[in-house]
Amino acid sequence: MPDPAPAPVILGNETGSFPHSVLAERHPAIIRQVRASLPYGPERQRALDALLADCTEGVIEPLPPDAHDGDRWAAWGLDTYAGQSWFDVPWLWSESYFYRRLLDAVGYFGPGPEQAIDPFRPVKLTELDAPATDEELAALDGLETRPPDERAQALLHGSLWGNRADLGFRLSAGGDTPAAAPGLVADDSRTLWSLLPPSGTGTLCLVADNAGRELVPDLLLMAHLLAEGRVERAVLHVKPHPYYVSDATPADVLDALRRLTAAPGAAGAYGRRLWAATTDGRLTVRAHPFSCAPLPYAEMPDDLRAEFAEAALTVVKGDLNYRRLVGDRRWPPTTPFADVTGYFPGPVAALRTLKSDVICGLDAGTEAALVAAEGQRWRTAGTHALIQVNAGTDGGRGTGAGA
Ligand SMILES: O=P(O)(O)OC[C@@]1(O)O[C@H](CO)[C@@H](O)[C@@H]1O
Repeated sequence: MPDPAPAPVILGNETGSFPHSVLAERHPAIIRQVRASLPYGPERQRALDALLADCTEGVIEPLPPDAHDGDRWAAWGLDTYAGQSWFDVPWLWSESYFYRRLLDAVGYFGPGPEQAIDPFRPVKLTELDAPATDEELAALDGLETRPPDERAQALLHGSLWGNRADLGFRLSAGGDTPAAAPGLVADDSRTLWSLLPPSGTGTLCLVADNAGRELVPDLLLMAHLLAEGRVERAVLHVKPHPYYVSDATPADVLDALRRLTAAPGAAGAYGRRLWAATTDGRLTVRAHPFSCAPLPYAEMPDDLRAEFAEAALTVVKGDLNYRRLVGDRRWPPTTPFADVTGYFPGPVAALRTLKSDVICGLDAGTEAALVAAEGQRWRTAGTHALIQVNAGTDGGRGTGAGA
């Protein structure tokens, strides 16, 4: 694949832009939410005050000298960016560092009583336990009698649109889950299914995004692929620690599995199959440190590269993972997806609802229609979605549904 000329990296310093609003408004709102969620003591409150002042008006401060991951962050660019405004460095980098500093402020890395306490767990659990989750699980009963291909496509779309369950986004959107626009802005699902044939012996890697109402349909999709024999093994990549409010961690996977196994009807059966697949090793959970790195996947370490290289398909979920997959850059929207993901070591699919400016792989007519209808709002509203696939070869690519 030809490497496209790199487009400018997105920064957060343009007042009125979406990245600027995340740094100036969403991050303070997240600090408020964390304070309201758990009764942190005076020392933690002071640390949160300091972070609030720092991330809105100050400069990027280094990590404490004894930070367990100081070397890692130095390698990830902290030495370069320390002392600069949060708004003037790559937006992907400053957002990621915000979550690292937030975890410090609440004592997550210990030692102390708050060690390993997820500051976002209360909001994640509220969502997982909500009646809306019951309704989504009950809908599985109706799917059981559908032909396997139709069920597969429904579960794929469940996982795709589950990406609206993003609690950071909803904090900015006034609490609402955005409505789904009809149709997808790109749909390579036919290619996706061609990479997961019914008698598959390969491994699926799924790079998860949000916990709760996104992770549940991700798990259902994996259960289906294992049960239908489209893959022999599945590896679920989650974040090693709390991140972007609702991103899934290993603890969230256990919560979701328990939620599923306790559900009545078909959902409970899916849950039990997943439980069995976990205990016999067909489904494994990975929490690689790079999953919380402030860097694009093009810079992934060799061990992760080797894992993705062996997979029949890696499915990358969500908006943030998309930004990391294609690079958080101002690509012309018609830049081919295969070109910007040509570095990826194996077949890769993105399932994403559009919640930030980055986009590639659109055809010119689709872009023109979106702009004519919405200006640039379609990029960030969370109402549009895509399925894009780089099969790793020029053959076998296609558009449209069809499992
Ligand atoms: O990755 P997700 O959950 O789909 O979305 C994450 C998100 O809400 O957070 C970022 C801004 O903070 C954007 O990439 C996106 O809007």
